[in-house]
Amino acid sequence: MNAHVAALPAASFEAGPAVVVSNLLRSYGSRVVIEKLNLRIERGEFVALLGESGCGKTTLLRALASLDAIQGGRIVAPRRPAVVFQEHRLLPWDNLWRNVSLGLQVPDARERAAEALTEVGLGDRLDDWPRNLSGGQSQRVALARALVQQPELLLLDEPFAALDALTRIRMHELVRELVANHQPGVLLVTHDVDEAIALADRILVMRNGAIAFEHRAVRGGSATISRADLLRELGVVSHSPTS
Ligand SMILES: Nc1ncnc2c1ncn2[C@@H]1O[C@H](COP(=O)(O)OP(=O)(O)OP(=O)(O)O)[C@@H](O)[C@H]1O
Repeated sequence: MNAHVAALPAASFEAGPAVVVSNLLRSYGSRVVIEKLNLRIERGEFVALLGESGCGKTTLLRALASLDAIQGGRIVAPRRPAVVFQEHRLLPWDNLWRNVSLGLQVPDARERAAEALTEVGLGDRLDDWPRNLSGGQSQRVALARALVQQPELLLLDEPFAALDALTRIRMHELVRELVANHQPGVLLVTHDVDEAIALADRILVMRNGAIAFEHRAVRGGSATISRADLLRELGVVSHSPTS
């Protein structure tokens, strides 16, 4: 990895990798978007991915989710990752528990959906409909739908970007709790440096098709990089005395 690595001790994750990406190549026709990208995310590790608009963050996430083919390299994940997108993508004609259990081929699907919905604070809305939910509640259901699959890798593509500030903070608390309980590896694509600093064990910045910067925080604590330093990595010079 051509990364600039902060001189902090690496967090220790003992459960093994949630995904290992080697030498990834992803192009659209002749246009190369990702080249020679290497990445390993451990189970229980929370990784935030930042980078300028158009640098390839969603392209990487879609490749990890096997939503798109890759043109070179390898992606090795023990199980199929679960994905939460910016928009909830709930099916309007199915009630909440059916949305959450979609694709679960088990006899106790309703019970499992109920458990997941309870975890996200919606255990009393099993038979309700997506149209009756607020934006934040819809994203809670999307999280429940991801968790019910018991993923080892959870891919989050700007899942809180469309929420108001207060709801976003509540969602941060919820996600932190869910990740602590279930221990998936997480890759969070975000434009929000504060969100990355608040949530991630490791912050990556993508540039020129690969990971160009890496910062490791002490596990369980907040990242020790300043907002201004991170913004600088993103090519933004901040003049605010508080940042
Ligand atoms: N289906 C596609 N066909 C052709 N080019 C594409 C396609 N999807 C994405 N691209 C191009 O690939 C590049 C990376 O796009 P991507 O959506 O991954 O960026 P991003 O970092 O997620 O951007 P943003 O932060 O704005 O969401 C962009 O130049 C985009 O135009």
